[in-house]
This record gives sequence, C-alpha cells and structure tokens, in this order.
Amino acid sequence: MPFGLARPSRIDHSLLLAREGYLFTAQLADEERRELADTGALTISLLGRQALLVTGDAGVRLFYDEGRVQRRRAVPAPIGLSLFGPGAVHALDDDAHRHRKSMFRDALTQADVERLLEVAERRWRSELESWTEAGSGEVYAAAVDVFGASVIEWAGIREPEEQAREHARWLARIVDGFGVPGPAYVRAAGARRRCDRWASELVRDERAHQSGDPDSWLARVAAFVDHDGNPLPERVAAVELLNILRPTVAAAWLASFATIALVEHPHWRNRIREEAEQASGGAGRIATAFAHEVRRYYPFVPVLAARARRDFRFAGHVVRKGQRVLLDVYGTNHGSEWEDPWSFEPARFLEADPCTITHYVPQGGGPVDSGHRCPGEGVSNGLVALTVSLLACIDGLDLTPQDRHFSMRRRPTRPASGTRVSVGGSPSARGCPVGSQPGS
Ligand code: HEM
Repeated sequence: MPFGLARPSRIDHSLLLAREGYLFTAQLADEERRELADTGALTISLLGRQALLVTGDAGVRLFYDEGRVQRRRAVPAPIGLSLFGPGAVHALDDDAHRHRKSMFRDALTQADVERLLEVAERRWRSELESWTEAGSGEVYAAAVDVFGASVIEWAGIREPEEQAREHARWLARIVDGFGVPGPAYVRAAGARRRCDRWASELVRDERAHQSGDPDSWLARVAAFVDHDGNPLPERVAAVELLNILRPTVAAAWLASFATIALVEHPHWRNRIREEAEQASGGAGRIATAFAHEVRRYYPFVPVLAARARRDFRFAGHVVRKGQRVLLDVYGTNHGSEWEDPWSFEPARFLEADPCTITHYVPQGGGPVDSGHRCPGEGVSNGLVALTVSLLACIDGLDLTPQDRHFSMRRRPTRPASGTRVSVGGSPSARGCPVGSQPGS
C-alpha cells in the first residue's frame, strides 16, 4: 500500500491486548494479521488513539531508532510505576538515559556477572541437597529464593537469610502481578510499597555510613551522580537499586520453563549433563544455547511501548509525533525470520552469536549501551544455564504428575503448578563440576 494510505482499524485493540496477552497478534482479524506479517507494521487503535504495532527485523530497527522514537510516558502509569518505579532508567531518553544506563553497565561487567552466578550456584547446590532428602522440590519457589537471596548478597546488602528470602518473595510478587488486573495487581502494588521502603532505608543507611564494599551495587547506586550533576534523590536511588534485584528474581519464571524443556527434551538434557560432567567450571556453550532458546521460545514479555518523537512514515503508515509505537516481542521471537520458529531447538544458538540476531528480542533489542536493551541478559541467561546444568546432573529427575499448562493470556505466565520435580537416585549434582559463566 502506498505511503499514507494504510487505514487504521476501526476496532479498539486495547481490550484485545488486555484480554489476549501473548496471543494478541494471533487474535487480530485475518486481514490485519496478514498486513502485519507482510509489511512488519499495522496501525491499530489503543484507548481510542492510533498506535503503530511493529514486528520482525524492520520493526526492531524502528523501535530502537532514537531519532524516531523515545520512551518518555510510553508505558502506561499503572504498569510502569508498579514494575519499574517512578524515575527509573526505563523511561529516560538521550543523554540522561545513557548516563544512568552506564551505572547498570558498570555494575554488570562479565566479572560481576560471574560473581553473582557463583553465589547462585552455591545456593542452588544447597537447595538441591534438601530436595534429595525430601525426594522432590518445586523449581519456581526455590528459584525465587535462590536467585533473590543471591542477588541481595551480591548487591552488598547484609541481612539474615530468612529476611533475604522474604524480600525475594516480595520482589517476585511485584513481577507476578504487574500486568494482571485484580487481586494479583493489588498484591504487587503492596509488595512494591514494601520494597520501596526497604530499598530507601538501605540507600539512606549506605549514604550515612558507607559501611560496605564501595564497588557493591548498593554502594554504586547510593553514590551515583546523575546527568544533572546531583546524587539520585533517595526515592529514585531506591527504585534503581530494585531494578537489578527484581528482574534477577524474574529469572525464576524462566527456570520453571527451562525445567520443563529439559525433561521434555532428553537428548538435550544428556548433552548438557555430559558437558557439565566434563567441564572444569562454567555453564558451557550447550547449556548457554539451551538457555537462549528457553528465552526465545517461552512467553515472558508480550509487547514493548515507545512513542514517536516526530512525524514519520514507516511501511506505508503515517506516524504522528506522540503516537505510541509497540514492538511485538513475542511475535518477533516466533516470526518468519526464524527457521521453524515453533520448534524448541537450542541448536540455533550453538553457532550464532545471539547479539547479532536482530529478531532475538526476549529482553529487548538494539545496542545495550546506547539503547534500552536489557543490561541483564548475561544474568538471566547465566542463571537459566546454571539451573539446567545442575538439574541435568540429577539422577532420576522427572516432573511429578502435574498440570504443566500455562496461560497464554496472563502476563507474566508460568506453569501454575510451580514446576514440581521428583528426585530419584543419588544426586550426581553434588559432583557435577558446573561453575559459572555469563550467558551472553
Ligand atoms: C526474566 C528476565 C528478564 C526479562 C524478561 C527482562 C526483560 C527486559 C526488557 C524487555 C527490557 C526493556 C527493553 C526495552 O525497553 O527496549 C528490560 C530492560 C531492563 N532490564 Fe531486564 N529483563 C530480565 C532480567 C533482567 C536482569 C537480570 C536485570 C539486571 C541484572 C535487568 C535489568 C534491566 C534494566 C536496568 C532495564 C532498563 C534498561 C534501559 O531502559 O536502558 N533485567 N528488561
């Protein structure tokens, strides 16, 4: 269709997006779905206003083109404030964004990620010991505690184990309810308030006493001088402190899916086990590729939102300044640019460098330093790779009889059963020489 002639649909898509979640694009009218697939773009109507939905490589390039789109006021307040918090890096643009982003990048070097994965491995191993005694365990609940307590320790926050686990569960509650209207959202909002108070106290104490390691995440956030030359206001420092803690706990959702994939694909489980048994440390390239495929294949983020910085045209659509631009994340991870996109196939990541695959966007796309791409991919991929490496080494690991299904409408989703596993035989996990390595 020539420029300017693409017609917005007359149906408001907000309800469809809210109701269908990851199935949003699959539930579009046939004609709309075809247009999105053929051109990579579709003008839709959100809350009575036009928005541009984009997908695939071209859509990713547009979405991360700072000359055309920006993030200010892009995410609806009920989601942005409850998930990221007010003043967070996610909603900044240009120099203010790049400067704040450097705080995250500096704290998440390969060495920092390795240190976090070492802490997580120690805690996972001790958790798995208790599973062996009990004969079973629940992956989701254990991963929340293990990842949460590990990142709290890594961040330089000193607190008793029980308290760290309680804080991990608060963080999980924020993730669990941010996109779900109803009781889960109310629980998430309550957890957000408690986490904000806890994080503010930590920042205040750190500023008053500088008691810990000056390179810890807590110390870095407390001392960070923002783009305007001032320290972050206490509330914003608290928000950013949580912006590493909370998403690290979110990797528990991925660990649940990864366990199911491990059991359902015994060939890969054997390969990961062999790799782990032969390794002298490090989660290895097979476990790492498996983790990438878990992040591509299973649903987590449905869409991302930005706003047009100026008027422009894209794939036959006129986009007006201020109009929302949505990136179809789930659809891009399963689009026609992938070979056999609906097959779970870790081999696709064995040779290719994931950073060079434009349409691989489970945690956003584009450049990580200058754009909004997630700076935590090494952490989440590393935690998933570590998890599957340890689980693959457990003799007789199996899923207990349970409902493995997960909703494609709820965001975020996971098997409601918590992914319970039975542990048979002796756990060679104890002897498995799996160390730690960032995944990407
Ligand atoms: C389940 C795991 C995770 C998922 C699904 C996830 C997903 C995402 C997505 C989709 C974005 C937005 C990208 C964009 O706007 O273009 C993002 C941004 C971000 N993530 Fe993650 N993430 C995860 C884990 C992590 C971890 C482990 C960390 C830190 C250790 C982290 C820290 C951040 C930060 C600070 C941003 C804001 C980046 C910016 O605006 O420049 N995330 N993440």
